[in-house]
Amino acid sequence: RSPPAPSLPFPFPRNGFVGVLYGEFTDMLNDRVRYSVSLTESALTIQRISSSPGRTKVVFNLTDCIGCRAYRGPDRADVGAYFTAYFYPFKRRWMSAGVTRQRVEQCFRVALVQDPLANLQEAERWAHTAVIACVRSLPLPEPEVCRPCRIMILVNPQSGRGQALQLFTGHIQGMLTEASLPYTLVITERQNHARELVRKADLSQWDALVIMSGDGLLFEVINGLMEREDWQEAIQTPLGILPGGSGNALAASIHHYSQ
Ligand SMILES: Nc1ncnc2c1ncn2[C@@H]1O[C@H](COP(=O)(O)OP(=O)(O)OP(=O)(O)O)[C@@H](O)[C@H]1O
Repeated sequence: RSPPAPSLPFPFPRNGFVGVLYGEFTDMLNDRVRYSVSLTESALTIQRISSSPGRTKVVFNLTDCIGCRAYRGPDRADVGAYFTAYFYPFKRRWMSAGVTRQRVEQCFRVALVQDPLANLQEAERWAHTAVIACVRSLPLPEPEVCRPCRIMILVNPQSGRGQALQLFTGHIQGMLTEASLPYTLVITERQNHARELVRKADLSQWDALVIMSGDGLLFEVINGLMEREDWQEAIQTPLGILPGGSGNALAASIHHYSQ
């Protein structure tokens, strides 16, 4: 089971005013380092407030942002609250010509007043506005309202060198939490487990099925969907594949053609 549902304003309108926010916050670890932060409908711009000249401005594209959150720190005596945004922009790999998405976490301490609740509300205002702006910045059809996607994730623990589950907990789980995406994890127990499950599943419960495996488990899921009486509708269910097998031929092909 996934972590508790996020405290974000779901469902929220995709249309309507999002606005622009501007604020001055401090570094989460060092109160003497201050930043001016601005949020528009397409970017989060962070500028270090400093008397010395230099390249201190960073612009993050909201299409690279997977989630935001607001929270109080662990120290109850601390009146400040925190606003964190998680980005995965393309960056050059170390000692390599290629680029890859790499995780960047931006965290700010919000301590505008001495009232912890007011600071938390301000941090939440930033997190909520940023999430709405992120969703609206994606090239997706415009539904009336948007809610978190409900995902079933099927992992074959035997895939590849038997490391698919470790890959899931080490790489994917954290990203799902950052993106506040509720999911149900199914660890397949045997051959045809996924096929039978998908054949009988109530698909209205799921917005997407994600398979973390090699090609074999995806093949099973597609067969399960095609064996249903409502196969014409069932096969429209969005499918995702995360490479967890040995060959991962399909995942590699999709990745190649999506570049
Ligand atoms: N718990 C399990 N134990 C044994 N076999 C399983 C289990 N769960 C699923 N399977 C079967 O394992 C088969 C192979 O899995 P999968 O394709 O994911 O990995 P792979 O063969 O290592 O990867 P690739 O296809 O990339 O070479 C699937 O067809 C599925 O039927």
